[in-house]
Amino acid sequence: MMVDGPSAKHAQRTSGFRRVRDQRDLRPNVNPQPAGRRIDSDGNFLSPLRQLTTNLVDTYHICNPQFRYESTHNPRRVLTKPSKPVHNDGYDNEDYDYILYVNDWLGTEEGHKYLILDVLGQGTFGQVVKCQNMKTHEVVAVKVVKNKPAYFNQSMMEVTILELLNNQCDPNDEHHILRLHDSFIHRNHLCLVFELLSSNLYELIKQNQFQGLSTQLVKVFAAQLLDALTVLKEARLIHCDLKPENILLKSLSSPQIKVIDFGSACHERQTVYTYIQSRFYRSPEVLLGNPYTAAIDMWSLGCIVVELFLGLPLFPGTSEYNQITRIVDMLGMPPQYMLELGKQTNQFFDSYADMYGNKKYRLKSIEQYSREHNTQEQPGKQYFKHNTLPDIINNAPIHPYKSSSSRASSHEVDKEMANRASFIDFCMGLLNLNPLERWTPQQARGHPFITGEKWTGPWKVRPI
Ligand SMILES: Nc1ncnc2c1ncn2[C@@H]1O[C@H](COP(=O)(O)OP(=O)(O)OP(=O)(O)O)[C@@H](O)[C@H]1O
Repeated sequence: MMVDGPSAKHAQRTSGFRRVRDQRDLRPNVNPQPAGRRIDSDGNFLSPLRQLTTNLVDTYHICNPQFRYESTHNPRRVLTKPSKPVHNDGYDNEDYDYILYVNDWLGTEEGHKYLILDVLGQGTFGQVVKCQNMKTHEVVAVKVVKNKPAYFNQSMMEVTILELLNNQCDPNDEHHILRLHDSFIHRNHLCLVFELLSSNLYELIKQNQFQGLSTQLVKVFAAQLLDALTVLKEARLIHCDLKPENILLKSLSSPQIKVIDFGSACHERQTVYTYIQSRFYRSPEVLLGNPYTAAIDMWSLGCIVVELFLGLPLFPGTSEYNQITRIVDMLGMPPQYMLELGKQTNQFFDSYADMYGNKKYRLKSIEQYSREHNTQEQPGKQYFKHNTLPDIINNAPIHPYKSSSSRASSHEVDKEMANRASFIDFCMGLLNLNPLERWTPQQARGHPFITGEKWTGPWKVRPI
């Protein structure tokens, strides 16, 4: 059998591969060698695994002696879409996003250079990428803001607010607020360097096949969110965009969370924007065009905790009209003062005089609203069989969290229903249409659902 003779070696060296000549080559041998195995110039058999991984450059060289490897010739994997250069000397795409490549750098100054590793997320303000600080080796998340003045200025506000929250309100990092490590400008893009976090709560709900989380886990998340919102309220800051996508797990191994995205946040004295909050989580006062306070975040929190429990958004409005309709259908009309004060009230409501001559409001019909606004409003999908919040929560399937059987025991069912009674009362306090009566974070933290005390009936806030 021709295996290691000099002529065979020569053939192998020039072709790079040991050829199987004929059937005889495959016969067992006193010194068996696997068919098709390659050898190096000294006649040693090469491990295919090593050759295709750590020794890949050698392998290419054996195949083609002219092959030369230089890292500068590596194709750069682009992370930004679209990737065609348009603005900023070719560094930005048509959306004014910086075109990011794996293994490129952000920042130039010693100690502030970040190697780009992967993409983490995309938002209105720009892209968020996983990077490594080459001095400290710390892996971080960097938000690369779009190269447009409006995004730049608003993101500078995010820096100011996070610096205030991190340094003055939560210096020991105890209140579930994202940490900002660094910020700098890279080729006209503001870059915000954050601690690296894990999945967001929408991804968690999705991973759970939209079946909802246990009351216990919802309580753990709600308590942390109330803690963060207490700090914000004390600083008179409003987040303005609280939603499951902006709440991130610190890691996949524990239910610790952090609130992120302070890009829409503002001070209670500077509530200049009226088009705020993501629609599903938008409060009645914002929909109606009323003045607003930190209470809008508590409304969003109410929507979020119900969504965490049910696995589906409570008010998945397809338009502003559909959003307010869903809220009114479930919770009733907002108080008269809000309707009278609202700059948007007459978009959605008609006023009329009742039999005593008092001014009253009613929601416009879908046909009337569509006609007046030249839209084709649709009623929107109904996700739940029941119409009231207590019915929806009480009729959600009970998952046997603790027992190993596929059905919950009667003891488990009783315990779960007691938890749900407390949870419903908690949610109703957050989803109060009247922001003046809606619980503050400090008040809500005293609710039995959070404290773990036994719930004995509708909870009354303690005067503060
Ligand atoms: N610190 C972080 N660690 C890991 N992932 C992050 C981090 N910050 C942001 N992300 C990811 O990037 C996404 C976008 O981030 P962020 O919400 O801050 O951007 P944005 O442009 O302000 O978005 P939006 O459109 O909601 O205003 C998040 O939903 C999250 O998935």
